[in-house]
Amino acid sequence: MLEGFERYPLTFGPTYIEKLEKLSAHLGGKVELYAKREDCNSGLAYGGNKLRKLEYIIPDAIASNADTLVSIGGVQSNHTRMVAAVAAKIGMKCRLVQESWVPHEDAVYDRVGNIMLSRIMGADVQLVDEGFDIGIRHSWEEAIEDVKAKGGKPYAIPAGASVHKFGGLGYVGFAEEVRAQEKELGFAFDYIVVCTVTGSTHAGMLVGFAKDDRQRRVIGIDASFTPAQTKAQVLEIAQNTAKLVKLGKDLVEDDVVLIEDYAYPVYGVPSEETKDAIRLCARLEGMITDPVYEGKSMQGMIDLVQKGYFPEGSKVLYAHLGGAPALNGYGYAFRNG
Ligand SMILES: Cc1ncc(COP(=O)(O)O)c(CNC2(C(=O)O)CC2)c1O
Repeated sequence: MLEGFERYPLTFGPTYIEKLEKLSAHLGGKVELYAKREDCNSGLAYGGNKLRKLEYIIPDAIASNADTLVSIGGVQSNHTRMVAAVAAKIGMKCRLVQESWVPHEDAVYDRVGNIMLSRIMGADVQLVDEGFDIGIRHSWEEAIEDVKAKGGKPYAIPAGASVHKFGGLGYVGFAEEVRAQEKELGFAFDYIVVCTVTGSTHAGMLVGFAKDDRQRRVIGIDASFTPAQTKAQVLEIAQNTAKLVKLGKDLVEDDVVLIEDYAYPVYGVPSEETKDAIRLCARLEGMITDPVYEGKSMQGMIDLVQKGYFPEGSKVLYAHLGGAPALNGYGYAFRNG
């Protein structure tokens, strides 16, 4: 599906799929849970889903003769940390806008985890006191102009690399990769569970799995707490990406399965149930999920299994998209373990 699109290698190759034996058994053993470890996909600054997206964006950045990658996220954004790592790796400068997307308890929230890593990697990190929104931000547009005003050649990467023209391609490739791995495994997954916020991970999977009519088996767990905006953005990215790869099928709103029940209390703040899911997964599988994203998709998957959402005998593939470094900004939430 991605013939003709240039990829700049930033990852180790196909990510490992492992059976979550103990978690599956703990939840009754009627549904087989697996994890595809996108969190272990690269040597670049702890890896994660954005690197798979950036592999299809960086060739355009290099071709544009840019010298500075400019992007945006919350203070503990995984996306901006990965942009900083890629800029360092390819020899470009990096300007990051980090907005106040999350009400937080830890006094060190803006000095640890992802933002610390971005600073260590040499990014020009600019804190902006603006609230959460997955859309195009004025602060980001201003940063792009500021890089130009200072003689730089900026390359604009929006939040999560999602509404970028090539933002969905990486996860089309994810679906192709899963199909190849299914051949080796000797079975097909019945469902894929993914955390959805700015939307191009989910959207890319949607397009990729639409090739074998499995788009509605991609179960998005909203972590934005702005589900209507997120769902619309997933659909728009999916429709644009489908045209780009010449899918030959129309994607409609019903193709975007987005479950809104686990994003509470607000983006970036874990509920008690999210924290319980993080602990359960860590204590049964040694697999670390984060309080902003994967903890909520893990909470959702666990709850959906317990509610019988997945028919008995289903094979469910959990996409672990990364995010662990942000845990360092949530020490207070786990002060008692
Ligand atoms: C670990 C992890 N898991 C899932 C997601 C959601 O991916 P999408 O934004 O493609 O929907 C993010 C995103 N993170 C954003 C960030 O700024 O880090 C784009 C919001 C993520 O980092």
